[in-house]
Amino acid sequence: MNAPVSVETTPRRLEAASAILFEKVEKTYSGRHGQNPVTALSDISLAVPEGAIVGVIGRSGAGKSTLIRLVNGLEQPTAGRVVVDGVDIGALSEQALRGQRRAIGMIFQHFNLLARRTAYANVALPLEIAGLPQREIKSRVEPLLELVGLADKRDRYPAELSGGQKQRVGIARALATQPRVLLSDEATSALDPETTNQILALLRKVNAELKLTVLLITHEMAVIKAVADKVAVIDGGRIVEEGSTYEVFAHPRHATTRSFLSALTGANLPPYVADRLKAEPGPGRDALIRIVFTGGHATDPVLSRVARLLSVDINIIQAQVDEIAGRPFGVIVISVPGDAPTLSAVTNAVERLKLSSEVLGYV
Ligand SMILES: Nc1ncnc2c1ncn2[C@@H]1O[C@H](COP(=O)(O)OP(=O)(O)OP(=O)(O)O)[C@@H](O)[C@H]1O
Repeated sequence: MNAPVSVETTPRRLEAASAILFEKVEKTYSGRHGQNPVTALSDISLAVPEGAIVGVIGRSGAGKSTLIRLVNGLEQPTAGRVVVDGVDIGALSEQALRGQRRAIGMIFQHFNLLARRTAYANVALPLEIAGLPQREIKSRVEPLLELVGLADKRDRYPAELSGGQKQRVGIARALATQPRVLLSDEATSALDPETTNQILALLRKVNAELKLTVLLITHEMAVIKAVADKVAVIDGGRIVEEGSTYEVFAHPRHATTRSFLSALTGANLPPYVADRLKAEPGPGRDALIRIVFTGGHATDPVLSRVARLLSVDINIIQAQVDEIAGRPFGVIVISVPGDAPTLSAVTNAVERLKLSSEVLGYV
């Protein structure tokens, strides 16, 4: 017998497959003390699929914290709905909201640990508040400390732990109530790059092992690249671009996304180039072009073909093959003479080869 055909409408199907769903959300803070109201978020529609890691990236003031505070009911939307695990957060009573918050874990930039409690006691706290007996608390906390790699630090106080270790305690504490969703508010912003990578690897591990949905906010594209399946770029309270991380990295459409990506590339440029980079062309200046290779393009033949075809000198400034979501992703930065006719001939030729390119600036 054939399985029944689903006739669900699109919005309902989305809701069923989404751990978090923002539907046309607006948030306006009413102005206090005679100040004007501030619209922090406008027309936000975003689906966070169950089991996915979704990153929201934006500059300071873009509305990231507001977005995340709507998920755990610390703020209420002015219009629209925020649905978590099928529950409309805005429609809950204060008591129901307290229960719902147990299904949502949260980690913070500054860890928010209690200084007078050991690692073990910090992780145990939400379970004590929920009124669990000590034996059950122990049976939950010990495996969590094991999971985050801190079994040997269980009796240490926060002051005796490194930043990365403190965030591991923060993650274990967030997982103590066995949430289905984890919210991460700039969780690696206070950490050095190596520790950041370790914490992001831990987030991937808990996402995979516990089938946990993760919504993270960040201002760093490197974080998105390392961990997110899907990304939304937020600017001035609106989502200006959204898609799979791979597609957004390969074919960024919005200027804000491009600028986040060039900050990432810029950080990798050799200092002698980065220091001289100018936004405008000028006499004798070369243009720096970032070309993205996805799939099986071999970089050398492509570049030498462009060079021969147009008889221009091409210098390779930087070349790197990376992996995003398990797929190869190459970025090459070249310099070519920066006069307008040469530049447009090169970018047109690159486009004809179906590669995406972007002028980073002039040196
Ligand atoms: N409680 C509040 N009352 C009034 N305005 C607020 C309030 N909270 C945030 N805002 C305003 O809303 C806008 C978005 O702020 P939000 O904190 O969400 O941004 P953000 O992207 O998280 O910034 P940051 O990265 O600096 O934390 C800003 O203009 C901010 O000034």
